[in-house]
Amino acid sequence: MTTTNDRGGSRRNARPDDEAAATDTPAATGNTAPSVSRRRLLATAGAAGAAGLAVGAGALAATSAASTPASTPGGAAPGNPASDSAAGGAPALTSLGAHAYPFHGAHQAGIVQPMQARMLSTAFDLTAGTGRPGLTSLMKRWSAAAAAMAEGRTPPGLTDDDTALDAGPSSLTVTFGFGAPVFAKAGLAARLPAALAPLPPFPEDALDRRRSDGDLWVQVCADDALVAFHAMRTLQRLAAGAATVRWQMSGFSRSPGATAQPRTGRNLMGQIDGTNNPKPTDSTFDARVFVPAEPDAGKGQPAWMAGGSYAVFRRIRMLLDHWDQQTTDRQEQVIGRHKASGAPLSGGAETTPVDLAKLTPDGALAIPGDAHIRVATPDANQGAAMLRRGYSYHDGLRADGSPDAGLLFVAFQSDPLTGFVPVQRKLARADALSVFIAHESSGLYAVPGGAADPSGYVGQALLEG
Ligand SMILES: C=CC1=C(C)c2cc3[nH]c(cc4nc(cc5[nH]c(cc1n2)c(C)c5CCC(=O)O)C(CCC(=O)O)=C4C)c(C)c3C=C
Ligand SMILES: [Fe+2]
Repeated sequence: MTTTNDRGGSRRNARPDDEAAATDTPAATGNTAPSVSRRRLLATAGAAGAAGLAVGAGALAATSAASTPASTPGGAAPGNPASDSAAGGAPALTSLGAHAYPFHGAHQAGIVQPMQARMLSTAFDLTAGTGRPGLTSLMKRWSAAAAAMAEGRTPPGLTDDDTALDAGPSSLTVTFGFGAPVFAKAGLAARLPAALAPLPPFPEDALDRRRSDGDLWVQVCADDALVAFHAMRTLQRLAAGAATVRWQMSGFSRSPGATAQPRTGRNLMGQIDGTNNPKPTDSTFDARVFVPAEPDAGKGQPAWMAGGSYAVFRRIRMLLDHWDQQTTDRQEQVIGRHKASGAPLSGGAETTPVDLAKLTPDGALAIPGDAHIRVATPDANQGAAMLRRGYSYHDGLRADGSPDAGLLFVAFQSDPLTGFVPVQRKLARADALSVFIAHESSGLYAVPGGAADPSGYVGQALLEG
């Protein structure tokens, strides 16, 4: 049996039951290694942060633990483990293509993993007549396909379109969410979490409802554009008859290897973005990002959301022509950090803790009162925090010639009422950045915990509980 990417043919024949057992369990994400690919694994990522696996060709070689990704979303890109050359087998995948994140685990993939280079975000609406059985069947099909593609296997249930032929999993993650309207449509109104109450209107919102909301939300991320397209297109094809696309958006981030050292990414305003995200090593991380394994019914968290999270999605256009007219000094005052280094205006380097009390020699606040980081910080919002995992987008030019570009803002939190909502309320009122951006679409989705193993599927506790 060869062990390279099965889209080339040979791995199509691999049988799960002839795989050797492996016991390594990536701990930090709670995601477990899929048994089907175990003999193909070159290594498991052991340390804190997002655990990943390398799917390689031929020889099974251990990779350096130091090369495993450990950064948070928005943080530095992973140094994906390199795969070994196959002796006499198919050529090895490059390190980028070989890297895999397990689909199965306590939490869904695509939340704590370091951001990949590409993201496709799609909302679906159930077709008329698709009730709970149809939705259950769809979630089973989607979960099986996502699990297979995350291992670089051909998705079951349809004739593959071959758009990812020859490619490895390329750090593919697929994340599923449920929007509020799906609960009534699927006869699950009694299970609607309180946290899925509609987001309040915020001043200056200019939302296009056709590009907002949706019954289901699917986030596909990968380090290769074809792999991401293949995964999303496959899921779309598998939805035929059960759900149709409501809106779809495409985002990008820095490609692994583009910088000399792995670094926090930049957004299209040129700022280093993601520095002060919660880190998996923070003692408060899980409480901020995930619903506990035993949800607190008193806080409106249903049992089926154990290990889940809530995703807020906003398409935020950047008024780049206006932004580019500002001096660098003014741009730094707007954010509260130096543009080149990402260091706070209170001093130090990128990761130096922000000193909001620091004064300049002439007695002014070093970080202005309306600077974005001062207004958004948990310290100014009763601890409200979220894990930001946004991607840039660029959809050409608008009718007036200005760039249709900005941020596909994605934030995961254990409860939007103690995460996004209070922070955005304050930003909409007091953030110096507001005049340079426009919120154009919005969505809020319950992202259930992960499927523990291949016998389950995402949303099972909701749909069968
Ligand atoms: C409601 C939440 C937030 C929205 C919407 C938002 C939009 C937005 N942000 C940037 C650029 C940066 N944001 C930064 C920090 C930051 N942003 C938020 C929240 C929202 N941002 C938080 C909670 C924080 C962290 C604050 C802190 O504790 O220090 C930064 C600085 C670097 C960083 O820490 O990530 C930048 C840059 C843009 C361009 C934008 C909308 C287009
Ligand atoms: Fe921000």
